[in-house]
Amino acid sequence: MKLRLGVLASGRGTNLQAMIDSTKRGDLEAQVAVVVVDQPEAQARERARQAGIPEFFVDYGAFPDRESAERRIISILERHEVELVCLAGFMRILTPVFLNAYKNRVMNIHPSLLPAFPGIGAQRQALEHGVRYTGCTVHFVDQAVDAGPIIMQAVVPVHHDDTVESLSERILEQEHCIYLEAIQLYLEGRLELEGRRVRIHPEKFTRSRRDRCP
Ligand SMILES: Nc1nc2c(c(=O)[nH]1)N[C@@H](CN(C=O)c1ccc(C(=O)N[C@@H](CCC(=O)O)C(=O)O)cc1)CN2
Ligand SMILES: NCC(=O)N[C@@H]1O[C@H](COP(=O)([O-])[O-])[C@@H](O)[C@H]1O
Repeated sequence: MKLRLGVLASGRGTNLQAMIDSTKRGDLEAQVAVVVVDQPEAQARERARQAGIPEFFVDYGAFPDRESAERRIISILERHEVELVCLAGFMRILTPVFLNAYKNRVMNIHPSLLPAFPGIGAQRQALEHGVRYTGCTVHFVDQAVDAGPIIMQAVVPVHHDDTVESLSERILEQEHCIYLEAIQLYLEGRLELEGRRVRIHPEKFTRSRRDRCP
């Protein structure tokens, strides 16, 4: 059975779309089982609907606290037998309630070369700091925000005339690639956590499958 992904999003959902497209092509040997958003107007909802994937809006404001909202999300993920949770622009900090339910089974994509520029607005932080290169990071999620074990990273050049928008778009192209690569490595059982380092085991046999990240 294909690895069942649960995707949490808050916005446009282009990383979700990359997962949907790749799983439908058969490149990524997984399936997006369910999508959960915390924003009613998140475009990720429409992307899920168009792909025939169940999607749910969880209104954090309707719950007395963060943990209660997370229990609702967990119940949805369990009902859809999710095996790996992928945060894709999900703009909520997860508590131990959620992380204990999916220990070492939550990944996140962040638009910087962590540990540089954590938190929200990483692209703007990079521009304002004047770095020549930034990039993106896929990491396992733990209680510390944007500090979990790093799985993959990609470097992206910063152009002198970049805006937040132009840089974000260039980073997104790499995000879409390395996130799929990281999920594929996970489902092949090739990721091994060694303390806070992630060891990537070589392929047992080479398969001419999908394009690798450039
Ligand atoms: N426990 C963790 N939760 C999350 C992580 C993580 O590493 N550990 N990664 C983030 C993603 N993220 C940056 O990549 C991030 C998202 C949101 C925030 C934040 O401050 N959110 C506010 C609410 C913002 C809003 O209401 O729109 C909050 O949750 O109070 C920081 C970093 C996902 N979660
Ligand atoms: N701190 C978390 C964060 O900034 N995440 C970023 O939100 C965007 C979501 O795009 P998408 O909705 O098109 O996938 C992505 O660039 C992702 O790296």
